[in-house]
Amino acid sequence: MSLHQPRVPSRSLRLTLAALAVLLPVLVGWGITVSTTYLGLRDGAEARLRYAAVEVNAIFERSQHAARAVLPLAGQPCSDEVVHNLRHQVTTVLYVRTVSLARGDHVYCSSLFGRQVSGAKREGYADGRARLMPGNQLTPDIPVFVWRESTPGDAAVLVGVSGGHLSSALRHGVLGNGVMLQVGPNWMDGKGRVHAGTIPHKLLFDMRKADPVYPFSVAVALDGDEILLAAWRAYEPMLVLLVLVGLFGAWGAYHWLSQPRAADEVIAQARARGEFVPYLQPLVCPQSGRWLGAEVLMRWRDGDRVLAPGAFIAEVEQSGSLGAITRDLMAATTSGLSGARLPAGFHLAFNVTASQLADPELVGLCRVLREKLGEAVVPVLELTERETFDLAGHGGQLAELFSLGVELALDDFGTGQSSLSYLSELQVHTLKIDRSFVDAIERDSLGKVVLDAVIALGQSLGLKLVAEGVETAAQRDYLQAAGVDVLQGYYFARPMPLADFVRQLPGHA
Ligand SMILES: Nc1nc2c(ncn2[C@@H]2O[C@@H]3COP(=O)(O)O[C@H]4[C@@H](O)[C@H](n5cnc6c(=O)[nH]c(N)nc65)O[C@@H]4COP(=O)(O)O[C@H]3[C@H]2O)c(=O)[nH]1
Repeated sequence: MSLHQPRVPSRSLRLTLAALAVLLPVLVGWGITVSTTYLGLRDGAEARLRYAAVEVNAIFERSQHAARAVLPLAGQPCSDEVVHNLRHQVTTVLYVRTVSLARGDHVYCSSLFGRQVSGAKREGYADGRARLMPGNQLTPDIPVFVWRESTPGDAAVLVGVSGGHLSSALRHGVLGNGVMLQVGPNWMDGKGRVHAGTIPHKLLFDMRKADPVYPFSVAVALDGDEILLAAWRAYEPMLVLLVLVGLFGAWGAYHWLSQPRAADEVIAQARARGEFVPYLQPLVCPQSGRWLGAEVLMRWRDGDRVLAPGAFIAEVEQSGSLGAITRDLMAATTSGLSGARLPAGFHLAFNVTASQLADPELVGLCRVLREKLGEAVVPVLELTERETFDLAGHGGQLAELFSLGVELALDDFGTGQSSLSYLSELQVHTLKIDRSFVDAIERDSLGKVVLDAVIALGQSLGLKLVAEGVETAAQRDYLQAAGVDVLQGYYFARPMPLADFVRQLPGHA
């Protein structure tokens, strides 16, 4: 709680917030990159799956086409003409590498070797027609795709396609294993390697598409780390820029947080939190020591810390909130004292500036005060002399206040320039003798001469005299002997919280 403290008082909190300002763009940038990478991969994968499905479908279709073209030859002896027909398919149909005729589990005629018998098992074909193998006798290391078209008997045509055609359909532009192809019990990854089993499922990203005509499906499946790796590659070039932006933001944030907040803002917040509270200082009878009333003094309380007006009243006035805070104090004091038994003629004094006398709400507050605290209480408005004010035009408001029994006191009398003019213009009841004159009593200075003159002036005008700042018994004795009506000062009691005042009042009434 101070008008000049930084927006965020704690240095470690300011540093933490500045560090967050560095981290924020870095984290936000990373989050955006990961999500855009994920979405990009998903869109890309969809397109790649469609592309691969069309390409693989075309390979299956061509293979089937070539096989059907020579199906009538299946079961026929492997004549030169038959071999010629088989070779014709190889040379004219795209993708086709070999065409062979089989009987049972054996090939007996092929476009490559003519008449030659070799094994050709019938198992492992998806739907009895399509088979993906890691290699064959001819090219053990190169995957082969075989299409089998059977006759009603046990003869068949086998069309072989190099796995390279399939893998080039799969590998375009997709991460990890690329697009994968499942045919029967085997699958091929985007790099063209054939594996036994089914394409492994992945949790984060798993898209599959089965062909409606041919027995195969294509899939894209990625792990989280594969996605993060792709995101990191896209993010790396941005990182330096984001760190620089973050450092700049952190520097700006630290400076901004270190700046003092605007006084208006601090005061408005403190008021909203009810931090401006009334403290009461007793007004004491010099002869009996009884409490005849109290002056209400503003305090700014935040937890255990309590500030006196000297530290903030000028800023409060400048901020334009003084009127509102004075009203808050009047309302709080009225309700705080409403349960207390106040002695008859109890003077309750509030500090107001001359311009506040024109505040139309003042009349209402004084009325409530009289209603709640009873007719025995005399509201007093102490005019402080921080400003000069033209009271002309506010006679009606003053008359209303006087009709409610409100009295006016001139505060710090003798120190300002306007006291004497107020004295002539206003219907003043009380002069409050400034502390500096009371201080002069024991020093026999010029101040003491002024004190005597002020007392004489007040008495000759028939005004009540209150001396403030009484700190010693000698001051009390002097003022009492001089005929001052009321005394106020640390000698009797310091300003205290309202509740303490209410507690102590019965002992001094
Ligand atoms: N050294 C010493 N001081 C004593 C003694 N007895 C009382 N005082 C102090 O003298 C001041 C008396 O109030 P003031 O002259 O109206 O002077 C007040 C008044 O002009 C102004 N103020 C206080 N509350 C309000 C308020 O609610 N509204 C307005 N407009 N001004 C206020 O702030 C001034 C200072 O208030 P505080 O700091 O509370 O200071 C108070 C009080 O604590 C004493 O024996 N020795």
